[in-house]
Amino acid sequence: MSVHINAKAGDIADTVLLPGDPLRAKFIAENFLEDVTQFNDVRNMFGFTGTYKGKRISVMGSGMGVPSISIYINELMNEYGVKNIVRVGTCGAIQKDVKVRDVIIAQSASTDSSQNRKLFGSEIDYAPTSDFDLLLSSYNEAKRRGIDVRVGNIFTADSFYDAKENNAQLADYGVLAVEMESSALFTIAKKYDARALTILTVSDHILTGEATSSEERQTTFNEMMEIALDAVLPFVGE
Ligand SMILES: O=P(O)(O)O[C@H]1O[C@H](CO)[C@@H](O)[C@H]1O
Ligand SMILES: O=c1cc[nH]c(=O)[nH]1
Repeated sequence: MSVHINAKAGDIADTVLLPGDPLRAKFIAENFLEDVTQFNDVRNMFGFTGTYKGKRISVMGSGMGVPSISIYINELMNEYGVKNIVRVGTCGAIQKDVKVRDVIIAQSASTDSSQNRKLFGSEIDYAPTSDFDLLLSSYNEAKRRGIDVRVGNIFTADSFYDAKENNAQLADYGVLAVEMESSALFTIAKKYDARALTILTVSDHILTGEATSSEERQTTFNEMMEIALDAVLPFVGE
């Protein structure tokens, strides 16, 4: 047991899909995994382990924002030996040619979170970067399915509201979309010599105001989930 996860040693697979929403974790477990057992209910941050195409995979909610996901990544990697995490999240698009329901694979995550400035000191702008092998595997899975994914830099924002004024400049510099966790995921995974990737579905468009419903965010976006599950298979138990 760790502070925020009431699982026993061995209850969690070495490969974890990590959506922000614990009900999205439940949806993935119920719809994609077999022989599922629940390993966490602390704070209703549901976590499940099952099998996918015969390989043992876990799925758990991370909560919203850098502080919440950081707690879970640290405990999963440091106390349960997790070696691969793929965040399957939602984001707001800030490029005109990125559409609602498009899938984005994050290569890197810029951020306004102060977490890395506290870690490295204010003279250093560390570049949180996803794992290349997982990225390539996900990209190939998407292409195999005929899904026209976008790959690139995303922005991990500390604020959901009141932080829109930088979006135009971020878009000018090639940032595809805004979410709230990946800079922490990529940074902490490196500390534990583990693999991390983020795959996002565009839930809303910040320029046009088009948006999906909260139910759709909980229970659909299957393309992203299937890409993530198939992409992690070569790394399970490695
Ligand atoms: O849908 P999830 O994975 O939670 O991701 C996005 O949605 C939340 C904001 O609504 C933030 O956590 C953001 O990163
Ligand atoms: O973090 C997020 C997620 C979806 N849409 C946003 O604007 N921000």
